[in-house]
Amino acid sequence: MASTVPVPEFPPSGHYVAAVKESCSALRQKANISVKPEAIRRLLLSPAFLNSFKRVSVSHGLAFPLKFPTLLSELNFLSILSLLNFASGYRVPLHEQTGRGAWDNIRAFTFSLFISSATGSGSLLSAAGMQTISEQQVAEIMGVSVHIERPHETIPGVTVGELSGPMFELVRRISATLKETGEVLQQAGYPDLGSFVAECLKERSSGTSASLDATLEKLVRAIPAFRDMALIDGQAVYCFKKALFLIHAVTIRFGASASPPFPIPDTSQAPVFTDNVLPSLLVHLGVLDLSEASYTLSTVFPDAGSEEKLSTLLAAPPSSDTPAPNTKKAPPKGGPILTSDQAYILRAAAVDACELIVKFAREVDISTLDDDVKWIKDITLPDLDIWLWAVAKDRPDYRKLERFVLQHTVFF
Ligand SMILES: Nc1nc2c(c(CN[C@H]3C=C[C@H](O)[C@@H]3O)cn2[C@@H]2O[C@H](COP(=O)(O)O)[C@@H](O)[C@H]2O)c(=O)[nH]1
Repeated sequence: MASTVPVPEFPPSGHYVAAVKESCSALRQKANISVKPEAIRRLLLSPAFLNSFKRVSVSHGLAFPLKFPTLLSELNFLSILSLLNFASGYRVPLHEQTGRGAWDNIRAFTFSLFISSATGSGSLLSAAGMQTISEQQVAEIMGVSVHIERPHETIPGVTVGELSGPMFELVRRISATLKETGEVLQQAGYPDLGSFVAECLKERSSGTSASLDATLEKLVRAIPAFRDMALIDGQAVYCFKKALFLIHAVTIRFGASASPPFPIPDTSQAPVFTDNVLPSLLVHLGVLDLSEASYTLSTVFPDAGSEEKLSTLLAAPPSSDTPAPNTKKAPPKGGPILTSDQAYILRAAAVDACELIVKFAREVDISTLDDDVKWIKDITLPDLDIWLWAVAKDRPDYRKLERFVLQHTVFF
């Protein structure tokens, strides 16, 4: 169950990364979303950025407190986690029912699959096991209610429970994604997703090093839930967020070792893993300017971007620089609900804005910078991704910023 939006052809072989960057840039410009150099400079030289980047951009959280029997089993776990790294559109109902957001729920769910596989008979994380996970099982493991109470049509005073509502829709998508991916893997003769990813990492488009492009291509072509691409008024856009996230997760988790167990692609120039958080934050931080945007995007974040708002958000955090305590919070407020086209346009704009931010940082005349901030010229795209994503949870005032909402997708 991937998506019902019109889809373009795959990019030409060997040009997957370039297709993401070029298509996202073209779509941002077509939608008249501007990214001004002054806005980039203002962010990069702000206390909000300079005081938190080094701490926050390394908080990747991808070493898990689980005992994996083999490195391949850990790769499989990471791959399934990345495959299921969606549900952002269900953040508010998830918070209401479980007290945590999309990522934390998906992580807990994948943990449970791993743990019950370790103690039970068959592995739910195998290609065969993935196909057996029912909607009911997903709901039970996640601890969400998939029933909606409504009054009986004819008998007054009687309510009936029926399977519907956002949580039902989400568990259906999770179960369908597992089933569909398990089927594809089994047909192709792979015992699990990790084994397939290990094969993809061996793809080399040229030279001897593992290739980001070839790995991405293989993942996207084989697995429908990685085909994060669309046609917007006939113009192709490629985002491939979950596949790129997966490849970067592999480099974070296994790349530091002197002799890594798998070929490790260089992800330092990988496009960012664009979801709802990145574009929303970039609008709030004044980098994405929607004031002249088409597709009725100029009104979706009416409160963002004023000088007054920016001066607080770009300053150091209000009270102290300590991270927000991880206590149970009130559910977040739902952000603007977008159409699929609008969401693709904003996600594309975030990909391009991050390219422009890193380019600006590279080209900045460092003689104009103080010694203690010269490091900004070395920031990478994935580090910028993690900073944006994690800082959105790090500061109490950023937690309150609205993120746009798109349901009915398995891509982010
Ligand atoms: N661009 C980008 N998007 C990311 C992640 C992650 C996972 N981050 C952890 C893993 C490694 C990182 O370093 C972080 O420690 C989740 N998401 C997306 O956010 C969405 C919202 O979730 P929430 O706010 O919880 O409801 C979720 O559906 C998913 O699409 C990321 O890193 N980058």
